[in-house]
Amino acid sequence: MATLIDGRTVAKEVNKNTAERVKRLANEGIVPGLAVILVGDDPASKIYTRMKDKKAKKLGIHSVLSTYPEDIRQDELLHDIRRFNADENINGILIQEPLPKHLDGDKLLNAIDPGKDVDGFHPFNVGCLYNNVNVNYPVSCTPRGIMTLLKHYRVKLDGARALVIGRSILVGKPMAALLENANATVTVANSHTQNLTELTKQADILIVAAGVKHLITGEMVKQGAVVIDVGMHRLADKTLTGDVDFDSVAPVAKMITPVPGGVGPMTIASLMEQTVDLTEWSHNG
Ligand SMILES: Nc1nc(=O)c2c([nH]1)NC[C@@H]1CN(c3ccc(C(=O)N[C@@H](CCC(=O)O)C(=O)O)cc3)C=[N+]21
Repeated sequence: MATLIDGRTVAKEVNKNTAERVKRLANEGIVPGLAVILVGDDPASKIYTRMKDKKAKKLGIHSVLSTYPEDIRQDELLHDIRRFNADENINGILIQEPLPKHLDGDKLLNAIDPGKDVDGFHPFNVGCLYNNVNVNYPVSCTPRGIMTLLKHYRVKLDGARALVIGRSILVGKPMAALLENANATVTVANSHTQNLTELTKQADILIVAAGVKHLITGEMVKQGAVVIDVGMHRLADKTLTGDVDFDSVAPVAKMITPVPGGVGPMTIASLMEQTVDLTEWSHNG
């Protein structure tokens, strides 16, 4: 039976460390600031942005939750992003996904100062990640949290065969780059991939961010694999489940993340960590 990768416990450790760093900054008169931009009434987005706001405040981070009506104009949002760019009390800016269709998300994202891009989605920072450049830059929070989990559980990445299922900007692409930079041999699958099982069967590390409920079952997984489930699906009874069929995969895997309590808490912990990173970098270069 697989070891459970406990995201809640690791997230608590990360948050404790973040709170200590915030205290150290406070001694220098510096308070990290996070601005979260939420457009519209998507219930899940409301919950997540509120969770982020609450956690930031708990850790001593100055948090601004900026909410806008569904029909907000592009130029009004751009104006506010530029205002946050210029605001020296704000170190991190995040635009909560998904955005309403009438807005040009790429243009809004590109307007964020790359030095304040706490999600690591700006093409400048994505380029740093892809080129594995030797400077400080932010990275998408979910993959960053997954790397923290893999490190915490001493999963060997060097030379490992990793399969990332999903190629989103939020998870798949940055995840593949991080694993590659850690010397894993990385394959990226997507919804057009033929014979997925052939690939999953070879993977020592399986990262599933497909957005398909219980896509991965036990017979698809290599014995002793490390399985990370990024999926989130709300069932009729309100419980949360992932892209991995936990019950059939757990007996085959060496380690596995649960949903909830796996990757989710690490995403928020990484966001807080990265807000403090950006604050320190802006002061120390
Ligand atoms: N610009 C942007 N950045 C994001 O980081 C971002 C985003 N947009 N849009 C949506 C996704 C989703 N996301 C989650 C964060 C925490 C949990 C989390 O804490 N989940 C708990 C369960 C919470 C529950 O029960 O609903 C868990 O898995 O244990 C989940 C999902 C961040 N996202």
